[in-house]
Amino acid sequence: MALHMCPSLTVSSTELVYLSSGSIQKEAALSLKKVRLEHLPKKRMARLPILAAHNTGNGSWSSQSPGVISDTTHHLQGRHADWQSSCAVLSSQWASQVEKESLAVDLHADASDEKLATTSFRDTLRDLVTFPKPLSIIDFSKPPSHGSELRVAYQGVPGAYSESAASKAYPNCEAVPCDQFEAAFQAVELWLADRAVLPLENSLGGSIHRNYDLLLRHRLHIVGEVQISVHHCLLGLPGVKKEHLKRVISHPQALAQCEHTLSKLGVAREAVDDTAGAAQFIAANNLRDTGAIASARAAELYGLDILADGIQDDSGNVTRFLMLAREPIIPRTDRRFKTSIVFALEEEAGALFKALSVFALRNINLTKIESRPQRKRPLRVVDDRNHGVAKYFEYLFFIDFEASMADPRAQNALGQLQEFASFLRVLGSYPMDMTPVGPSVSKS
Ligand SMILES: O=C(O)C(=O)C[C@]1(C(=O)O)C=C[C@@H](O)C=C1
Repeated sequence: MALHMCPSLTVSSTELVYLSSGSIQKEAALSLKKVRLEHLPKKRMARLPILAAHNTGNGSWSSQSPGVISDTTHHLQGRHADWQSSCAVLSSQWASQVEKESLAVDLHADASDEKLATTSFRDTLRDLVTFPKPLSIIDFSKPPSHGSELRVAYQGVPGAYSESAASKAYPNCEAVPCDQFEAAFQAVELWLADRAVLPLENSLGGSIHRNYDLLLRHRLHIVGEVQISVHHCLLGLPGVKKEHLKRVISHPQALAQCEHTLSKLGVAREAVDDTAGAAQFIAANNLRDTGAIASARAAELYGLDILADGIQDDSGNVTRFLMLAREPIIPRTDRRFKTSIVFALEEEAGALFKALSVFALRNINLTKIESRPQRKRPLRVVDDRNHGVAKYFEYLFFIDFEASMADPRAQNALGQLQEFASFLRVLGSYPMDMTPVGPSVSKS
């Protein structure tokens, strides 16, 4: 199932809101309804906070307040995904709370109606909920799972390059397609996925600015990077010749990476959300005058012919993807690490020179610098009595440098930068992708 940005939904808080998208929890909640919560003593109802997710009224969700299940109907301002995530976060608390409830009943139950109601509650849950198995020494001796069992969000549909990047980053993972970059960020934040793998820059097209902006707006940590060579094909319906095409659709980056081929073809270009999505669209709508720029895998998945192979402007076409997680990894010095930061500076002559010198002075190599406008402070107006009013656009600087945060040189450099930066955030310190990325080759 692809993750989509969903419209708001309305749920009555007199209903039990089930705690996870999983069917076990849903059934548990539904059968609890049969237990009739209003028959539970008030004391016990207050101890079921996790059975209802509360809308705080400002669009956010509270799991803190006790589960008083009132009669009023709440309009859940959050999106479906917000709701699901509140549920997912709470479901683990739920399991342990239920275990405690059961024990409390065994030890202290006295009133017979209370015992009856709570016992059936406990039995229902015992039947329906499987509690996590305690870790044993065998679990610790298992080799690392290399991504298996991880849910990894990526933007696009199956056959997208981002899906290949997710598989390279986390072999055997369950790749979760998302309709937009932002949905992939949210999927991880809301515990619907464990990681996200998103493109940040391409050797031909340059930076993917949207993801720089989203990195700042969201609170995920960069835990790794992967680079893949991108080998584009021109796809069309079976029997179609490339001379018959009137337009070519694809992801804007892919269109940009095939500029020469498209100019030679003299076709109209149209941007869509992702390369594989373009192939899927042509197949689904039987468009004989439209071609897609996508991978050979997309051709296979959506039953299209490869009309031209390797159509990117340069055979060494590489895209760098970031691996994102809710928690940072512990930086190390026993292998090559990269650190990504973002900072803002006060307007003054030589400010950026000074900022960059903190790395140069410690012999730290910078691998990328990108500036993005500060959306919240687009313009600064300075009243200079001599020369009237000066207007400055405010920028943020994203920098990647080749050092681990565990390296004292990096710590000292950032310590010095912090002295004059008006804002500084470390986005992540992570192992560099050292696997060779050769020129992209034909897979057909
Ligand atoms: O559309 C896809 O297939 C993607 O994975 C997106 C994307 C990108 O955003 O740059 C990834 C790699 C290629 O550079 C082209 C497109």
